[in-house]
Amino acid sequence: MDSAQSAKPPIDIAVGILVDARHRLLIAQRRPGTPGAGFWEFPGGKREGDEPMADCLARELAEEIGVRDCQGETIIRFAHAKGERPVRLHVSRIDAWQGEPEGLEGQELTWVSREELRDYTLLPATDVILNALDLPDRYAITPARSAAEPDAWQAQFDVLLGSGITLLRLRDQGIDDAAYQALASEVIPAAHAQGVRVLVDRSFELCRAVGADGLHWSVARLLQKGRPNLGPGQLLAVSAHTDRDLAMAADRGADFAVLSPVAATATHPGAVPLGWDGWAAARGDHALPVYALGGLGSDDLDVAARHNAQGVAAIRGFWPASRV
Ligand SMILES: Nc1nc2c([nH]c(=O)n2[C@@H]2O[C@H](COP(=O)(O)OP(=O)(O)OP(=O)(O)O)[C@@H](O)[C@H]2O)c(=O)[nH]1
Repeated sequence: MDSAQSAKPPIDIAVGILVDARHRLLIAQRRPGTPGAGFWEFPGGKREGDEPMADCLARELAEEIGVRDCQGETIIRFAHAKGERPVRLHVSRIDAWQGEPEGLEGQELTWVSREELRDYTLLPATDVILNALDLPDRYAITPARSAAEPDAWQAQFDVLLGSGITLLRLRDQGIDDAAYQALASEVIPAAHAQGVRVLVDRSFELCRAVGADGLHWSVARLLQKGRPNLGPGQLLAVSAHTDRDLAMAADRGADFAVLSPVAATATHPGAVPLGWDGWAAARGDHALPVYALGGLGSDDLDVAARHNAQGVAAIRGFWPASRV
């Protein structure tokens, strides 16, 4: 892409992911003669004038696939310049609609499971959409076991695993790699038994050794090591504090980021809070899902969603109250 093209403002595109009762997704093949011909995509198209994006989505889905009264929610907004010109995708998940989808513009449509989707060649940046679709709205981070009474920590951890959380980062900065590996080997099988995925924040080798579901790294570590060769379904998360951190995380292939702090926190007393406006400005339209972190909990999920967050990440906000 030359500099004249990249300087152009992105074109706003509404994208709708129809999800049926069998959890299958509707994809469409781009027609010959259009940019990206032959690739598969989620239905959608360009905004006309200054129409609200919700109207754009409704119009595009009616024109392209003949469905009406779509009910759903926006899951992510992000920009990319991987095609012929920069675009900003406003992606919604649609769980209910009227009418039977059909390819009204001659495009082929098909319903696919998440597994079958791997057999299709999708437009660039679809991985960002799928991460946003798959990731939960809460990402729990454990307080350090080494700084707690171990039995109390364990009891609280067990409650956390049963609380509906499905993804967590095992964090304990107070112990060396050997002790961390022992801790991870203990807690990961228990988490998996409850359907909870665990990211570890040490080396790729340790991640493999303990059977973790991926890594949570600093931006500095990602820049130093590059994206490790994780297995299918494994995740690479990155801690970000600035707009620039997010740009680097997206560029180096992080699956998601955590941007902090929104508000003041006990664990990072020196950090200057961004506030929601500052958070949203830094989050911008970077091409990856981003959790908001810092003094937040489940009560903040709505405000987070309004600021283009994947959801909320928290230590204290999700950690069950001690019973001892
Ligand atoms: N619909 C859709 N477009 C996407 C996705 N990902 C992505 O990069 N895009 C880009 O967004 C743009 C959509 O433009 P489009 O040509 O389909 O829009 P449209 O239906 O209004 O087309 P028209 O100009 O023929 O009326 C394309 O540049 C396409 O490459 C996706 O998942 N779905």
